[in-house]
Amino acid sequence: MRFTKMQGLGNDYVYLNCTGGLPDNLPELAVRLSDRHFGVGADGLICICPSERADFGMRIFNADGSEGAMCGNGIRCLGKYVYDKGLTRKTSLLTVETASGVRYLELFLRDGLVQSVLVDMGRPELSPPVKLMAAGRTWQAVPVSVGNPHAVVFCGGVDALNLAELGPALERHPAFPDRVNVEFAQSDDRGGLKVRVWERGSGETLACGTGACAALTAAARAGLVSRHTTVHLPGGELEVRWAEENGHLYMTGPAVTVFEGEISLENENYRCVREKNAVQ
Ligand SMILES: N[C@H](CCC[C@H](N)C(=O)O)C(=O)O
Repeated sequence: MRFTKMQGLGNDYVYLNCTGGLPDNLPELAVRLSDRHFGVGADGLICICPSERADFGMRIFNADGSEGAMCGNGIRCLGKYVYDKGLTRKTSLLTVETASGVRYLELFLRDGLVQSVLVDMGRPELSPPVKLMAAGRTWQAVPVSVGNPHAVVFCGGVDALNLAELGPALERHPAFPDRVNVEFAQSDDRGGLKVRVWERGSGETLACGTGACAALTAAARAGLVSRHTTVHLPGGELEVRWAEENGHLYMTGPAVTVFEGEISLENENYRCVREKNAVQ
């Protein structure tokens, strides 16, 4: 199976061109391809699909096989994929249908290849703050939907947090029946926003596009930052603007092709090793 490996700020996905049809059992395929020992290695799988409502469709699966409704870093790379591979000649108002609606992309080129992408992420939905017990203490979180669910926690010393313990406890908190992506955010002394993300279905990632948008929304609503702010993630920076005029979020950031590859899928030994480990 041929694939393309791409990343946005280190949030990396395996891309399959499915404009001619989708493979069977996408959740299992996502697990196999995402495995960093037995597969390609990625935060998940993204399929480029045909669409009747837009120029292309996008389906995104996390590393555990669960399907996401939207992916900010992933959709920027999809824009790069379809332009660089000649599947479109559009560089503005490129439309992509996702499970959370149609998104609009602007592609920015250098030397004929896409370098960065602006995405209209639509309108966020904020809910009142909730108090969550996790890892022996109470956390206040702001639920924000950007097409997918997020819980934004503001706290100091974000770098020192033990996300391996905190992340799963909040991701799977009973307050979120479909699980949730969790952002730990603090405003920095330059008016920016520093964010670490524990992603639903993938664990801590170097960046999360929808997470950066959710964190900006909650921080701007709380008056911590302006509505047009640089979000600093471990993998790099995203520019996010929550527009006054129409309430939409606009996210701008890089998109990178890492390598093209081909994987043989007949190798089943990974399954028994994983199942054996799971059993132990
Ligand atoms: N884990 C997310 C999907 C990937 C989102 C993230 N990679 C981004 O860049 O927005 C979810 O289950 O909703």
